[in-house]
Amino acid sequence: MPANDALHLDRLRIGDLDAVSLTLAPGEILCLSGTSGSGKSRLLRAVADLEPHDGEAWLGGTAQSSVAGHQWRARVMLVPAESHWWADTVGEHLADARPADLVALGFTPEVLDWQVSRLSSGEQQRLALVRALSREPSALLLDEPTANLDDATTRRVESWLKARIRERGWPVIWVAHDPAQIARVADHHRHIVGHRLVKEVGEWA
Ligand SMILES: Nc1ncnc2c1ncn2[C@@H]1O[C@H](COP(=O)(O)OP(=O)(O)OP(=O)(O)O)[C@@H](O)[C@H]1O
Repeated sequence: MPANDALHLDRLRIGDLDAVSLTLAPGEILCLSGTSGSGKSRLLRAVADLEPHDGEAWLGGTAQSSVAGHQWRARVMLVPAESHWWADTVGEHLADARPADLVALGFTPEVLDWQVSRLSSGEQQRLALVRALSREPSALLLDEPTANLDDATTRRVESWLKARIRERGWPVIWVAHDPAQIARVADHHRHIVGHRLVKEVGEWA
């Protein structure tokens, strides 16, 4: 695993959630679950510095507040539940994608010639993950990365993500609903209960 930085949240506060403090070591996956509207996506957006919030986030020795938002997000990369596409073809968004990553997620390299307009929601989701990882971030924030996928494809994406996370040493916050998925991928699990992130202890913890 390459030398990498830990992600540390220091009394981060947004919306109705109590202040959140936690540290993720390089290569560690924290799964975050909670009912709809409990604040999972907003917390990720605060960590990505996309919404005003209190408290601080650190990547290694770099404080979120010490760098411009776009510079922070280039390192602490958010993959939202709904991906955004701005050019006509897939290839225009994935210039740096590794062919092996495309193949791992079930595509052939010809996918780069496809029009974005033809992509299914599951194809968009998988390609948005490849795009994010191709930008060589330092940490990942994944908002329900398998929400649009069938079981077999979900397993495929999980395996690929986990392998790449371990290989690159990214600290990761992964919003997930499925307890079976959480058991498969999480090093740590926090569940939102009321206004708090509660530690869930399972066989993976
Ligand atoms: N910019 C905003 N200002 C005020 N409230 C907001 C803002 N964005 C979202 N909310 C509210 O904050 C709450 C948490 O939203 P969030 O999107 O984080 O939920 P979530 O836990 O990710 O839910 P889901 O599982 O349905 O995606 C919701 O009640 C939402 O309506």
